[in-house]
Amino acid sequence: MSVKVNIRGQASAPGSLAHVLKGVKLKLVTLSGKGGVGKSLVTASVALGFAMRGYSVGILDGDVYGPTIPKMLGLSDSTLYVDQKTGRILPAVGPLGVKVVSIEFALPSDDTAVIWRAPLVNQALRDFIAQVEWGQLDVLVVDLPPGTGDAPLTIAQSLQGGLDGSIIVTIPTEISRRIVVKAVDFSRKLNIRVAGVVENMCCFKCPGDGKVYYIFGKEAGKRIAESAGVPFLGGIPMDPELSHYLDSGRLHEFLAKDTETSRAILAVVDKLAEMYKEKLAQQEQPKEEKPRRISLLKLPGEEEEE
Ligand SMILES: Nc1ncnc2c1ncn2[C@@H]1O[C@H](COP(=O)(O)OP(=O)(O)OP(=O)(O)O)[C@@H](O)[C@H]1O
Repeated sequence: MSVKVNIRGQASAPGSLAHVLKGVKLKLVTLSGKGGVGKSLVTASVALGFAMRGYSVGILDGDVYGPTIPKMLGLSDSTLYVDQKTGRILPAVGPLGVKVVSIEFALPSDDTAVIWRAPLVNQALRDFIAQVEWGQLDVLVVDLPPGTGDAPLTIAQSLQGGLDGSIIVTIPTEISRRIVVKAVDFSRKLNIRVAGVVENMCCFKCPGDGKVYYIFGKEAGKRIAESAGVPFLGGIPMDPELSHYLDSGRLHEFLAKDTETSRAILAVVDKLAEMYKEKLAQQEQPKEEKPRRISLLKLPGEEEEE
């Protein structure tokens, strides 16, 4: 049995985050030095790509100020529920069985703006993440708010120690070079290994003549990654068809089609799978100890023991 959950109404459960994520073999985070470069697209695509390869996958949409993952996965109308027996939040389940937790599920409408200051975000996210029942997962992909400021920092710190790699998303402009260097620095300061750079909108495939145009120059993303001293994971074309599938919440259907763009996206996933093959091959962790029961009628700190 389960009841609907409201994030802000959750009792605080300061259980260790590392413990909650114990059943997850590979924890990746996507970041971008600036907004609107396609970070959420990469998060959702990497998650779906791993799921297409047969892995069990979850997404934590930590982009509290602009959660877009549910829309891309056709989950805009989903809600989170709490398992009444365990008191834990159950993720929504999207295409290919991908488990999704997003702050959007707890907002009253799609157009509600989240105006939270960093300490509140930090507290809410910690409480939230600590109470999610992810179960055993091969891969968890965390989407951070854009930039390298307070918001992504507080969220990344909440997960610190538990993240295995960062995927830095950029567009291939000259200005982005410096932004990528900042994102690499951000990742290293948090002791998160940089898995590599994904160059979104590397080129434009014209639907009219089918030709590929390198608007910002060929291999710009690769050069950006090289100058930052990190691996290059691949480039994703700017593709109007992809945009159409994203807007209608059918990214999984787009990835299942054999197109240049879907192949480019899945090539990024395959590089990550190769990079982290040992982690992915790990044996499943033993089941977690019994969770505490949290009564929704109790105040924080008044939890009942099982
Ligand atoms: N390669 C692409 N081809 C076509 N459309 C794209 C592509 N990449 C991103 N888009 C579109 O651009 C918009 C922004 O993408 P997305 O939400 O992934 O960016 P973001 O970096 O996560 O943004 P924010 O920083 O605001 O969270 C979306 O509407 C998406 O559909």
